[in-house]
Amino acid sequence: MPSSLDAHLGSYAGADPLRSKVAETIRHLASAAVKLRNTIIDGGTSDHLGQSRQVANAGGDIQKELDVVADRLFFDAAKASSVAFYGSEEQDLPVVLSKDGAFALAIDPLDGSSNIEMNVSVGTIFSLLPVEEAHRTDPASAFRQPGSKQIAAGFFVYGPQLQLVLSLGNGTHVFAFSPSFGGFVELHASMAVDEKAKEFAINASNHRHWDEAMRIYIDDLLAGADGPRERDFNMRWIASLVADCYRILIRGGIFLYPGDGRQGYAKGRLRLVYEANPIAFCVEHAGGSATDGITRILDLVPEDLHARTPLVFGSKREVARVTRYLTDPSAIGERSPLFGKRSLFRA
Ligand SMILES: O=P(O)(O)OC[C@H]1O[C@](O)(COP(=O)(O)O)[C@@H](O)[C@@H]1O
Ligand SMILES: [Mg+2]
Ligand SMILES: [Mg+2]
Repeated sequence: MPSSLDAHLGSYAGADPLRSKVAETIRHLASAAVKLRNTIIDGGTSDHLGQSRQVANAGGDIQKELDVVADRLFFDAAKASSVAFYGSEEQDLPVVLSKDGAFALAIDPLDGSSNIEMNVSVGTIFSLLPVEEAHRTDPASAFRQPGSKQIAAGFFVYGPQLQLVLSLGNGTHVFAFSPSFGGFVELHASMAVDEKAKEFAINASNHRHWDEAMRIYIDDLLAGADGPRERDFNMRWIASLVADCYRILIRGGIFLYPGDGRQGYAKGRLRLVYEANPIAFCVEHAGGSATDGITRILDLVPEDLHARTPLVFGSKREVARVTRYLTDPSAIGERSPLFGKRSLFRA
């Protein structure tokens, strides 16, 4: 019999009061995820759930029906647990839930919204941050803490299976919902991201909008065995961050959503507090790394709840290589002498 999420949370919490509150909050989030899974399975046609509401969220994206359903479910779960402040992609400002709650919950209730009506995996990403006394008079400041302060983080994937990727600060574990068991059972006790990447994930349609260094990096991957990397790379882009991250946890690789020249995309598309930080927390605790191209994601200080960041994560050696491309033109000379050293900013 595999171990359950309940057992995992129980052994983490022990008799510690703060950890018990973390465990209780994760249990509430897991119940909300099961409800959302049920809604996706039998809550009407996928056309209906993917319907646009003609309303933009705080980040300027048009909300879909399922974005709003998910936000309500997780809001209720947060209200039932020790959450003081609820900061959601779908709400402009953090909501105060209790005066003495222990955590700030940052959440992307429905990640991968563009995939809803396609029946492709979507997810929920969450991050638990501590609440200090100073945050109580200024709830927004609780969400300006760097990701290194996270107490716990994870994400649910609504795919063929409902899965939970969770890190409580000691390894990254994967659970799957089993209807016959009536709860989540452990699938992977401790993930370990391969150090070396064989796959990359990027929305290549933005190629012409990237900086030169990013274009050279991707061009070198595409050149495969005939180029300076002297080996082939496979490419995948699901357009659901949760699903792309899950694949990288399982079989390594690198994910990139860099800033680009499109209006409003100087820092890419992804949000630091409720997307990049929890993903980085899980990836680092699985032995991978996550940066904005140069700086470790977990060291960045968010400007506000909805701040964006470029995001590069996955296999350690590949993430470090991207940083060299972006910061050290001489690194391009790492390639075989056959290809010589070409200028980083070649024509
Ligand atoms: O459509 P693009 O530009 O490829 O962006 C895809 C990315 O945007 C996201 O869908 C953003 O998340 P939301 O769906 O929560 O807005 C990520 O899941 C995904 O990695
Ligand atoms: Mg998202
Ligand atoms: Mg979302």
